[in-house]
Order: sequence, then structure tokens, then C-alpha cells
Amino acid sequence: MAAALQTNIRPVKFPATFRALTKQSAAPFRVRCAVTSPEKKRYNITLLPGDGIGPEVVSIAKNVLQQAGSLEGLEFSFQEMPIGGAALDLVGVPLPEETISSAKESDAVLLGAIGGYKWDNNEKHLRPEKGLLQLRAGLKVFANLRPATLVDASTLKREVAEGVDLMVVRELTGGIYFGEPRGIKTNENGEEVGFNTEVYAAHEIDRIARVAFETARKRRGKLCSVDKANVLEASVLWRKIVTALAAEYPDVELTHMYVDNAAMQLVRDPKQFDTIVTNNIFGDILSDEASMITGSIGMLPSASLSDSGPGLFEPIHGSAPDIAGQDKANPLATILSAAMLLKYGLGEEKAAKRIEEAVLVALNKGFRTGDIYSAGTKLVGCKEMGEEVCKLVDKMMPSTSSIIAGEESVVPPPLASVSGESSLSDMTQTVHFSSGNPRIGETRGVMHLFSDDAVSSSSSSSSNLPIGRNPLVCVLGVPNHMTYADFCQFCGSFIQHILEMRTVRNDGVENRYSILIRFDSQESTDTFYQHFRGKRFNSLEEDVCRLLFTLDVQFTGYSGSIDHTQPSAGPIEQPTCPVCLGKVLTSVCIIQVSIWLSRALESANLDRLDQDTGGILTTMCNHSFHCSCISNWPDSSCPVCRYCQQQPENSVCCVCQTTENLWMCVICGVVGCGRYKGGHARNHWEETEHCYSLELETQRVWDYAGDNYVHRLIQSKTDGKLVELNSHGSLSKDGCGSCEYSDSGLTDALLNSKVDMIISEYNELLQAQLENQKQYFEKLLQNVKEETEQKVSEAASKAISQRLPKLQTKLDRCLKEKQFLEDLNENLVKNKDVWSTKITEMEEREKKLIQAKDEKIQYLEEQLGKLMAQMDGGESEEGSELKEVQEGTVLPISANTSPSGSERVKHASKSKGNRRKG
Ligand SMILES: NC(=O)C1=CN([C@@H]2O[C@H](COP(=O)(O)OP(=O)(O)OC[C@H]3O[C@@H](n4cnc5c(N)ncnc54)[C@H](O)[C@@H]3O)[C@@H](O)[C@H]2O)C=CC1
Ligand SMILES: CC(C)CC(=O)C(=O)O
Repeated sequence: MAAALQTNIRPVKFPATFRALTKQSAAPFRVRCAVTSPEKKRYNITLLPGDGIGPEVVSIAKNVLQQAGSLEGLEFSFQEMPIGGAALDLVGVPLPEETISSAKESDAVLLGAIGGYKWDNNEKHLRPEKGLLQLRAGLKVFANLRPATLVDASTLKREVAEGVDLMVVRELTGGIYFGEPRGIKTNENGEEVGFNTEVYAAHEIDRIARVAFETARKRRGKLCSVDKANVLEASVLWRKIVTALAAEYPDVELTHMYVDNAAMQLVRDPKQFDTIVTNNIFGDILSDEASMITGSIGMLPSASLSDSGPGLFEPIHGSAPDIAGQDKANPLATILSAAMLLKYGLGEEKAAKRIEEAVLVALNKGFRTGDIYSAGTKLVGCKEMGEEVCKLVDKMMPSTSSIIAGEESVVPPPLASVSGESSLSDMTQTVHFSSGNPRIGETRGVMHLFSDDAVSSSSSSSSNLPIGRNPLVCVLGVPNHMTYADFCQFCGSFIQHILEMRTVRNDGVENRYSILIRFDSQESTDTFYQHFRGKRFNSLEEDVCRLLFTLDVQFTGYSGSIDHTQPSAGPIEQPTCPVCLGKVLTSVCIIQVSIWLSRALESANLDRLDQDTGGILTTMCNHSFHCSCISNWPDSSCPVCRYCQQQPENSVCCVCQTTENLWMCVICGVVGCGRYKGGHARNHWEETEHCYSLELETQRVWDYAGDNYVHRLIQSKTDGKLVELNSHGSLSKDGCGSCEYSDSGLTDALLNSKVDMIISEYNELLQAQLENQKQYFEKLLQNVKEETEQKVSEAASKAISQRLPKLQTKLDRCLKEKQFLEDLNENLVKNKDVWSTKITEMEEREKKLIQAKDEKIQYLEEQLGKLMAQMDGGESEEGSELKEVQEGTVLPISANTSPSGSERVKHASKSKGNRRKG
């Protein structure tokens, strides 16, 4: 390092925030060395992986750093040192001397995280956390910048979280984390007391407040100072000094908020905040809370800076011991911390930008670790996320916008230069489409859409959306089951800004359609884009709105019998909306408009029409409606021709299954065959009074009641214009009717007035018929309801009457059984008493017998004792008696064997000599 210093010393560019931080800041910034060789600039970076997930995320961030650096001509020399639990295990202290020395001597320090269960019960000075606090104090990094900008993983409501871009400026080396006195002692009552001190000197508040004002000035000019001045003296001083400093920053709007309110406001309306300045402990808590506005604590980086010396860069999360070693950690917070290291620590903005943008693109490509995963995205582990970012770092050409600090939003370079190697064609995708009823004719075209990558490489701010976009977007892959009305509803209040929507089929896509949407202004297009991109169509399904800016739409041909290969460029004739009879643009207009748009967007004529008519939706079959009208149409068919994107490939007669000569009831959709097949379509009319039927082959509607076709206008096969049928249709050979058309040269004016007249007649007719049908069906429903109720009640009474006797018998049987059991029970209870008495008597008898026996035994034992005494030669009177007994002249026996009897019966017995012999 010393040798290198002599070669070339380059002062590292500090963020402007750190210039002239304090009025009294006489100490010059430390000039740190970045050695410049002709090819590479070299930096020394101390890596402190720490504990838990720390080593996993730091090793990934190191790779990303190296990758971004090498592309920008930077070379890093990494020195990995222990801290926290790892250091405790290795050398017995949480911050070894070598570690702090290495950190101080390096150009920047990248830390993972410290702490874990293993050391949780260590004494305070031997806890991993102590190591981190010592490091922060040792490096004097008093200003901790913790930005929070949105990614699409917030658990808050989208409208609450969307657009959040705030920066927490946390004081890091003072306050209660370091204040003295602190400790746990025993008080006079012998009780343990824990205590800490929240202490701030005026200069500490002043320097952090300056950082905050500078930061806010470069952002949106709003600073909120968070304290607890209603309770804490340290906060009273804090507020006083911050307020005084505001005079030096008249361009910054300063507000104050109590911390408890701030905690609530952060989740209620986070967008109200731009820059927050607060003390050590409040900043720790509020920035963790802010992280969840963005989706996960695994997303938020931080930079801790001093007014001289190397900065410390670390994710805001801890060591996450619950997921450590499982490849589950989100490495993005550490990767973004590495970007902050480049930007704030080394002044290498380009390399930083590469990393920030690579992270954005990875997220936009759908890569998600478990903590930010949602359905429809790609779940990856820590390593894979790191590898993806590394790959993308390679592709990124830095723009000047920032996702980290959100400051200096600058319009990105033209698309072609967003990526070093990319051209416009790399940034767009070509999609072929068609529309129209295939039975009649198909319009074909091609659209060029800005690919996801073109947008991903920018932030969500509208100034970073692709250059060259216009107020035209395409929603790709809308599921077929979404009706036109559903889609209009999905667009919500944006529908007011929609001029036109056109539904198209994408080649090779069966179950989905796409919608081209033209808006009234670029602003509403961008807002729509930001609001709806990736949004689920509904909460029950996974399908999301794949929304792409549309560069242009080109009309390539028409495959029907009418030659429409070139749309006319003249003003567009306005037919009426078939629903409300108001004027709408023709069905090909969106394609024409798109082409005009891409040329110049100068169509004053169109604007006038649009203002008059509101948004227009053109269905897949090229019929146009006001959005407000089609919003009331309940199914996915066209209200005019009933063409439905979802229709079955081969319709069949619902009775005889024939596929020929089919007619579909326009009232209920039943398909039946014509009279020269089974005549089932007509039968249907007779049964239901549904008198209109659509001939599937020709799309003409037959009126059974009037016995002719409804249409008096048909489309000319030669020029596509509407022409009148010659009077009433006559019966055709196919069985229902036919008509000839005269390819007349009616003037447009005449035609238009007739069209209007016929449509109004048609609508009246239809309305009358629908009313009839409504009544008919209501009656039918009522009948069915009554019949059903009748049947249900009959069935119920029948079932009851059938089951009743059986149930009665069963009940009788059960009652008898119950009676029997009760009798049995009663007898048993009586017997129980008798038996109890007997048992008691027996027990008493038994007791007496035992007593008598015991007395007899006792008496015999006494006698035996006396006998034994006499045998041993006793001289007493009893002794002589005993002697007699011994000699066999007297036998001591009670007359009634009673133990109390004193009579003794003398018996002759065997002599003593005899007994001895015996
Ligand atoms: N700067 C640091 O080194 C910090 C260290 N700690 C220490 O970390 C240890 C654990 O503390 P906790 O309160 O649990 O906070 P934590 O931040 O480690 O974990 C909180 C929750 O967030 C999850 N999480 C954190 N980072 C994640 C990531 N990158 N990807 C996915 N999920 C992630 C964790 O799995 C856990 O469920 C303690 O010993 C604590 O003292 C805590 C905060 C800061
Ligand atoms: C682990 C502590 C020392 C610090 C902390 O929680 C933080 O700064 O996020």
C-alpha cells in the first residue's frame, strides 16, 4: 500500500453530502489511495463475512463486485477478516486488533452480518454485536444511509407501497447504543436494575443533521426529523439543533415527527416520506420497518460513512441464523451494499450503476429468493440469484439513473445504448397477429413491442421508461375466459383515458388473446403501464397482465375475399356502436391510428372523433363498441355476430350431431340443423319461441316469425361496403332462406341513413323480442320453480309416509326394550339390598368365629406357656398344678372350649415318660 501510494494517489470522490459537513469541520477529508496503473485502478477492500448468512452473501457480493469492477477497469485486493462470533471462536474477542487495523487501512469495508444463538448468552463484552459496535465506533462511521425503494414484493397494498422512495439517515455512533452509564446493578432493595443512557452532544446531532439536509436537498427536498421530544431530553436537544440548522437549507422542507407516529405513518402512507433523519436506535428500528415496505429485509443495503476514513457497507439485516447455510438467503441487500461501496466509498459510479441495474433486471426477469417470492416468479437460491446478477452485470451499460438513492433521476440514454452491445432490435420483439372471424376473413399484422429487458434495465420511475415509446401498449396473453367486459373492468378508472382497444389473436397462441390499447396521452399510458404491469387479472388466478410498450403496429394483409391489404389513409367513416347507436371509429382504426401514431401522431381528425365518442373497443371479429357499452355485455361473444374466440372448433347439432347446415339460436346459443337435415333448429324455435337463428356458415340471422332473414344489409363481397338485400329474403335451397344482393352503387349518404334506420329497427325488434323472451323465460323459470317445489314437497311426504310405520315399529320396539331394561334395573336394585344384608350378616358371623378362634388360640398359648414353665421346675402353686399336668395326672381343658372358661377338667393321660418317648 505504501509503495502504491508513491505511484499515484487519487482522492476518492465523496458524495457531495460529505463535503463541508460541519461548519467547524476543519479536519480535511482523508485522502484515500486508489492506485492508478495505466490499465487498472486498484482498491483494497476488507471483507468481514461474520456469522450466519454473512459468509454466503458476502462471497456472492464479492464476485459481483469483482465482475463489475473488472468491466470498469478496477482491480480489487480483498482481505478477509474475522468479526463477531467467528472471531470469538477464533481468537476469543469479537473484534480482533488485526480486523480493525485492516478495516482502517482499507479503502472500504464490506460486512455481512454478525451474531447467532451460539453466543447469545455470552457476557456483554464477549457478544458478537459488541464487535460490530466497536467497528462502527472505530471507523467513526456516524452517518448510516439506508435507502428503501420499491420492488414488487411488498406485503402492503400495492397502492400504498408503489412508488416508495425514501432514505433513512441514521446516526450510528452515538445515542443509547454507546451512552454511559450503562449496565446492570443491584439497587438498595436488592433488586437487579438494567440501565442505558440516551446521550447526544450537540455536535453529534449537528453533523448527522447536515448529512440529512444535504441528502434531502439532492432528493425531493423533504426532510422529516424523527424523535421523542415529548418525553426525552436528548430528543428535545435533537429537535432544537435540527430546527436551527434548517435556516441553512431554505430549499429543504423540514418537518418533525414523534417516533411512535413515524412507525405508524411508515406503513400507513410511506410515500409521504422522502428523507428521514433520526437517532441510532430509532433509525435501527424504522429502517427495518421500511425494509418491509419494499418486500424484504433481504433487499436493503446500507452505507455507513464518516467524515474521513473508509466507509462500512453492510446489508441492514442480521445473520439470519434460522436460514444460515441453506442457500436461502437473499444476497441482494449485500450486493446493493457493494454497489453503495462503489458509489459512496470509492466514487466509482459506473461500476455501481452496473450492479444496481443488474439487480433490477434480475428482479424484472422474475428471479426471486424465498423471502420475496410470489406466484409466477422464479424461485432461486442465494447462489443462483448471485450468478444471475453476475451474468447481468456483464451485460449492463450503466445509465445515470439510480435505484438506490433515488436522486438525480435523469432520462436514460436512447434504447440502442442501454446495453453496450444491444441494438434497437435487441430491445424489441416482433409479434404477429390476426383478427377477424376466420370464417369470413382475417386481418393480419405485426407489432413491434419493447421487450421486458428494455424496461427492466431502468427503474420504475417514468423518466426511465423506453425512449421511443408512444401512447400505445399491448397486453399479451389475456386468458380467453376474460370477457371484453371483464377487461374493461380490469382497466378500472383508466378506461377514461383509453381511446381505443383492439383485440387480436397472436399466432400460435390458442387460449389467449391480446389487446392493443391506445391512450389519450403519454402520461396516462405510463401510469397505466406502471400500475398494471404484472398485476393479476383477478385474485383467484395466477395470470398476470403482461404489458409491453408498443413501438408500432403494421397491417400486413387480409385473407378474406375483400381486398384490405392497405388501409385507407383518409378520414375514417364512423359507423354506430351497435349497442347504443352512438358513433364509433371503424374496426380497422387502431391499426391505422397506430401507423399514424408512429409517423407523427398528428391526427386532429381522430382527436375530435375520440372526444365525441369516448373509448372504443374492437372485438376479435372486427366489430366496434363503446367501452362503456360492451362493459355491459355479459359473455365473451360479440354482441353483433356472436363470434367468440372460445367457440368450439366444430359445432354440431345438439340433437342429431350433424356438422352440416347448422343454425345457432341467437337467444340461448343452442345449435341445431336446418330443415333439409333434421330441422332441429326450427324445432327449437317451436319449443322455445326463440325466433332468431344464426346460420353458422354465412353468419346471417333468420327470423322464423317473419319467415325471412333479419338482415337487409350485407357486406359486399367485392368492395366490403354494406349493401341492401333486394327486398325480403326468399327460401333457399338450404332450407331456411336465401337472398340475392344487388351490388348497387348506392351513395354513401343514402347507405348511412339506411344503415341507421335499419339498426334502429333491428334494435327495437331485438328489444321487443328480448322482452318477450325475458317474460317467457321468467315464466318458464317460475314454472320450473313451482314444479320443483311441488315435487320436493310430494317427495318429502311420500318418503315420510313410507318411513313412518317402520319408524313407529322401531320406536315401539325401543320403548319395550327400555321398559324391560328399567324392570331389570329395578329388580337388580332390590336384589342388591337383600344381598347387601346377607353379606353383612355373613361378615359378622365370620368376625365372631374369627374372634372365638383367636381367643382359643390365645388361651392355648397361655396354657402352653404355663406348661412349659412347670416343666422347667417351677415351685409355685401353679407350678404344682403344672407339675400334675406334666406328670399326666391333670389335663387343663375348658368345658366349652371357651377362652374365658376357668374350669379345668382333669384327665388321665400318658405319663411324662411316655410323652417323652412319643
Ligand atoms: N448488522 C448486523 O450484523 C445485525 C446483526 N443482527 C444479529 O443477527 C442475529 C439474528 O437477528 P434477528 O433479529 O433474527 O434479525 P435478522 O435480520 O438476522 O433476521 C430476521 C428475519 O429476517 C430474515 N432474513 C434476514 N436477512 C435475510 C436475507 N438476506 N434473506 C432472507 N431472509 C432474511 C431471517 O431469516 C429472519 O427470519 C442476532 O444475533 C442479531 O444480534 C441483527 C441485526 C443486525
Ligand atoms: C446488531 C447490532 C449491533 C446492530 C443492529 O441491530 C443494526 O445496526 O442493525
